[in-house]
Amino acid sequence: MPNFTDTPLDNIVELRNISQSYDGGNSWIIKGLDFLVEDKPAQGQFVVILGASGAGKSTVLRYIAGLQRPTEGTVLVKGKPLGEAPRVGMVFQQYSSLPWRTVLDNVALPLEYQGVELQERQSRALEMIELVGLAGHEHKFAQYPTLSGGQLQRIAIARSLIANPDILLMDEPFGALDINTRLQMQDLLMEIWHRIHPTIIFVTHDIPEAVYLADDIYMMKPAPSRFTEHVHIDLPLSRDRETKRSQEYIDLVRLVEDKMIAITST
Ligand SMILES: Nc1ncnc2c1ncn2[C@@H]1O[C@H](COP(=O)(O)OP(=O)(O)OP(=O)(O)O)[C@@H](O)[C@H]1O
Repeated sequence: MPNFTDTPLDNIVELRNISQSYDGGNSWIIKGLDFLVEDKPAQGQFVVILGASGAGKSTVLRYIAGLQRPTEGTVLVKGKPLGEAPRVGMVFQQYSSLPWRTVLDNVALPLEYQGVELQERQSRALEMIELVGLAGHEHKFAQYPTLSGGQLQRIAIARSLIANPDILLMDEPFGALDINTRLQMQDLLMEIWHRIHPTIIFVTHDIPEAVYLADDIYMMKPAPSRFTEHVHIDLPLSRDRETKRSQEYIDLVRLVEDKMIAITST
């Protein structure tokens, strides 16, 4: 579990002794939660959060994105408290693009808010569009069915990375996609991770997906929630469909499943 005193590196995310109540402290959804993600510059890392429905996984991402403050406890992003910390984007399960704007304008939106001038924001947006495999689609409107569900999620990833390429928060981002698109998006995420090395914090209910993508998996016990289990995924950094057939992968999926069953049945 997180050890705040022995960390040699800066931390990209620290949640300390977080508690969350929505009824003035009569009941607690989250109690005494600690979560620490070390900064690994030029390397990044892929952290997956698992937990039962309602455990508070989305809430944890909302704290990091600055969308919600906990009832108690401290949230630090790159060592800075909420309000002073750099803005971090988030990719949701629901498509979140503005359908009346083009792909280019949707991706460039965070730069527009920051007041970056037109030419620079368009050229940076085009780089991100290329990174997420949408080159050739930049002048299409960001709406279904002009673009597919997977393409709309690519826009959300590009928009999030343009705002802050160091951290990418993803809340069940592939939950609404068909299986083929979901597998393609997993591989795209791996590719992005190898190219620009962000720290990705990813929530999913899908244990095989978690093991395929993660460096580290943290699991939340329910009611009141906190992180109680951590599994380091000791698979090769470069993963592909063959990885999913390896005995190490199959054993890790079983280990994580067993831990999740134990956590959620206590
Ligand atoms: N504004 C609110 N008022 C009251 N309860 C809330 C509020 N927001 C969240 N909750 C409760 O907090 C708990 C954690 O919610 P959260 O969405 O973080 O869970 P989750 O682990 O992401 O769930 P799921 O896997 O189902 O998406 C849930 O029980 C939810 O009902």
